[in-house]
Amino acid sequence: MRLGGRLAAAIEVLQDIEARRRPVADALKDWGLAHRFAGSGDRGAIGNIVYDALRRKRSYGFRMGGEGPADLAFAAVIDGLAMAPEELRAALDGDRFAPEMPAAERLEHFRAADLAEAPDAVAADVPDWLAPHLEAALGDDWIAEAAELSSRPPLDLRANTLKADRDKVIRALAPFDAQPGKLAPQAVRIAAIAGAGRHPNVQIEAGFQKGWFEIQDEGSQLAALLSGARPGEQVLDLCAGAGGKSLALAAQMDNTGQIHAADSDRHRLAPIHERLARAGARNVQIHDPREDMAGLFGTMDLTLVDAPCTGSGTWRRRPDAKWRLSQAALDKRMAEQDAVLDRAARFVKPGGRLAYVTCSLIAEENAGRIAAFLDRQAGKGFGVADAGARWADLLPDAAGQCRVGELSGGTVITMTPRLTGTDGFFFAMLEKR
Ligand SMILES: C[S@@+](CC[C@H](N)C(=O)[O-])C[C@H]1O[C@@H](n2cnc3c(N)ncnc32)[C@H](O)[C@@H]1O
Repeated sequence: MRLGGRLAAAIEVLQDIEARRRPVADALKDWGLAHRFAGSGDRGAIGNIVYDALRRKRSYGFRMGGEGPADLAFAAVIDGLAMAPEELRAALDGDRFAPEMPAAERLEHFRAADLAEAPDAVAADVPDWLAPHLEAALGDDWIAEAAELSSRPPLDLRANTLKADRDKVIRALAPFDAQPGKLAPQAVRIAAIAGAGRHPNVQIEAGFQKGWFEIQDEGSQLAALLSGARPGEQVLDLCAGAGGKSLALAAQMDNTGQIHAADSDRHRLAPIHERLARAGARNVQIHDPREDMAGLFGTMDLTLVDAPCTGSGTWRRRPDAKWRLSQAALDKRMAEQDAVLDRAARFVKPGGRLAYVTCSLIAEENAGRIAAFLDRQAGKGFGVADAGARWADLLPDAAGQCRVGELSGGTVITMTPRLTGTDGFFFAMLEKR
């Protein structure tokens, strides 16, 4: 396909997402199934236009003077492919599949518009109602922080030390220019997509099949590291989902001690069986959601709550979620977070730890939930540990690469794409004293 056909396809997919409010991945997949002539390069290029358009929907709309699918798709091509309008015109010339070019004055407006003159939420590329929530969490820099959530993300992997080491993984993925991550000790990074390219499908690599690495954002790896799971400990991963954190903890604990992996949703938990086997993780016991786990109350050295959340820290990867999020959905997530924290508290032994993690940057889901938990649990001995000091101990060269906030006599950590170079994550450690 030529650029014109790809642009027309991206507009079609954006129309579909808008009309049916469906996830971007589903809309792209359906388009691919209905247009089998499109090769993987075409599908990748169309995906880039669609994702970029959704990431920067408001700022592109402001600069283009309209937020329609064609406006956004053209903006994404001019910006993402760094194409001057004349170049674009030449590329589309004579292509019968190409959509009509926007008028010259609109393209000039796109080039000249100054986002400093746009309303804050537009410059930050977020819905209006979320602006105060992000400002509360991210302070004076919140617009720059939020804008970075609209950039293209890298592909992060974690070398699985139960089967390989980081150098071996990097050598195996040399054709994709894999590099060591900057912070997490086992992180391997493949840079963000440039132009019309696409990330490799690393899951078909022999190294993946052999369990040498997992796909995991470096921020998620850092959260597992900060939890401080040690060899020989009893650990409960209460929101294990497909097992990303359990797998990292199993390697961190060198397959010793015991990890109990649980989740309230059987479907989400299902892939963990195959992933554990591939990774060679032998210290993980999976608990069915129907199981009565009362026998574990008061016995855990570490209980990890990788909480259900809005996922606002992952908007680089799922930009459509940013526009679908509502106050009602945020309220629902907060109620779930309260419930899961209260349940988690029951498993922590005296002297044990409760680690709380979200991939959200919304203050109410993070420090807000910890403060509410401490109110509800008053008198039961929980206190906030100094996560900032923990970060400094583990990552002495990375001072200032996360946001450290004070909370109830301890500190909590926020990672962001702009500061940490990862997805957005929140981390707090509670100790049962
Ligand atoms: C952020 S995801 C977990 C991701 C996973 N830990 C990983 O690293 O791949 C949150 C999970 O919490 C689960 N969940 C929601 N409410 C829960 C509850 N009350 N108890 C246990 N799990 C819950 C959801 O089913 C979901 O799988």
